[in-house]
Amino acid sequence: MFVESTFVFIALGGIFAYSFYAVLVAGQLSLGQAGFASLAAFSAVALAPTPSDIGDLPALLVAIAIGMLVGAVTAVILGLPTMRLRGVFLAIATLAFAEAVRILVINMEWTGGARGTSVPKVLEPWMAWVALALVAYWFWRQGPSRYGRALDAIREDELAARAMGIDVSRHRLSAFVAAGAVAGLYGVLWAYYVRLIAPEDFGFAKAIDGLVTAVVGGSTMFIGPLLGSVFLTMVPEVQRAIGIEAGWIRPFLSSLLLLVVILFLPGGLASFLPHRRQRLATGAAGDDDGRRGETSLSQRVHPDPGETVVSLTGLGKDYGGVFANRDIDLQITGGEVLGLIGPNGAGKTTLINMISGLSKPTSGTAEVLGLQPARAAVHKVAAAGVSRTFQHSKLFDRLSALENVMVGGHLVSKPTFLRRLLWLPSAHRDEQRVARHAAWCLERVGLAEQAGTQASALSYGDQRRLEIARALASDPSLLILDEPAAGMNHVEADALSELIGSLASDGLTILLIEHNVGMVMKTCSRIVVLNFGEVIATGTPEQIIENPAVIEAYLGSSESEEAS
Ligand SMILES: Nc1ncnc2c1ncn2[C@@H]1O[C@H](COP(=O)(O)OP(=O)(O)OP(=O)(O)O)[C@@H](O)[C@H]1O
Repeated sequence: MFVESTFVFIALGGIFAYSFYAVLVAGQLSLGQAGFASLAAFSAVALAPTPSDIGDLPALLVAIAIGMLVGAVTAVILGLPTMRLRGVFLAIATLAFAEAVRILVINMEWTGGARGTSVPKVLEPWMAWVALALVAYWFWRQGPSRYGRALDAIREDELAARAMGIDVSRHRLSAFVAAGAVAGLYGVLWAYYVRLIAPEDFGFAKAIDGLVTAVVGGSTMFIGPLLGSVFLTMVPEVQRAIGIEAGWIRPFLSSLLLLVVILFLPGGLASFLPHRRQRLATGAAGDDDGRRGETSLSQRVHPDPGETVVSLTGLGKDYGGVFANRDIDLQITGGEVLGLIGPNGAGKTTLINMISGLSKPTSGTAEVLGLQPARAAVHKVAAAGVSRTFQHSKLFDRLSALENVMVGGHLVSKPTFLRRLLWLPSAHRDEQRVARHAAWCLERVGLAEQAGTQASALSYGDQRRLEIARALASDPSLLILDEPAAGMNHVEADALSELIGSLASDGLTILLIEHNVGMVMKTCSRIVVLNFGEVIATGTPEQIIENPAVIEAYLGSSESEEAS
């Protein structure tokens, strides 16, 4: 009996922890799972036929279906208004929901009120373990899929994920719905095992327990919740075996562990296991030569040379009286490499943020690749063919270089999660194609050797290059590079200049912000100079270098340099 209940509680604890894991992988902290579990358990018990009518297993299966549906639908209803909340605000909102459910359940007649409802015990240990195995399988197959990588990316850097074309709101909501369904499953299994369910079974302590189990086990590796549950369920058993009966030890230990894990072991117990990185089967980038690797994934038709790619009319951005940009008129045409230079604070980053949809103009209009970024979500602008790097690297730090670039290929790759669940060979083929495509992008920027290295472990210059590889992976029509040569030495900057030239000769349109003037002069066919948010000059490199206004505002003259 002792062994049986321990086994069941390990399985149930693991399932509940997976409902936290489901959202933690996407960087969301939700504490509403106890509320989903409670609603699911009471609804399933009230609505499902009794085991004496249709048999134990059929009754349990119907109850599970009802419970998971209730959990998922409740998550949609709660998720729609709360998914824009971040961090602690989401935690507070979801905790408030769980508390509201608890109070509701206590005061309803159909739930049995505070006394609760008795439920026939039909759950056998094997059923609990089959359920756990299915849930673990789901998250195992999710991890290295296109969907799983998108969730990883959102966790690591939401803004960069948006810029890679990921619809963050939709992904966050679907992770939340999965959490609701899994919490619902837990609630039903719990109900059909413990004989009597009461509202207090799903209180604050339960929510914390599930969270602790997921975090202690490891919130970024699918095996984490299972490890956490084995560990925490075994604590009272070990206590009992060695003759310490104190009931406070387990909650004390789990809280202490949570603290230790957060401080010293962010990957949880799972970080003691070897981490499986996305790998290439064979041949790596060599399987596709030149641009073939890219075009085989993308169907995008790039603008012809001379065709308008960006058209800005009277564009302005006013930050409460500070004009970051004012009255910008600018056309960028297909295949051109346009340099954007100007002193610090001139408004360069603000301008490219408006072009890529990250920031909305306060006046004027921008049209980019046929859409107005002011009216479109960032991921839609990316889908239209705009890709960018950031002034301060925004890599997905805990992912490898290859995985970073595979996320960059989100827009040009096919969804693989459902096919991975069914173990279809086509999913593996598609994953390998996107991995080869990513390896090819890495090779193009000279990072082929670093494919397996974690992004945060790369040198600064390599991180800049990795951002370019990631931006290239979506096969963009317009590539925006924000100070890509910052931190690079002369040799590296020359190599970058050559790379930009070769990308342009492939038909890519490039907008380059750079303080390395020598590089801009060498690389760009045309240059726009900004000062105090306004365009003060436009022309070829030769015209710009001679322009008195530019010399005064930005370049400085040789006399003034000598004098200083
Ligand atoms: N979010 C913001 N809120 C208020 N002011 C801002 C904001 N972002 C930028 N600014 C202001 O707008 C102006 C232009 O800033 P921006 O970062 O676009 O310049 P930049 O040319 O990219 O500078 P740098 O070369 O230093 O990166 C600056 O005066 C800056 O302080």
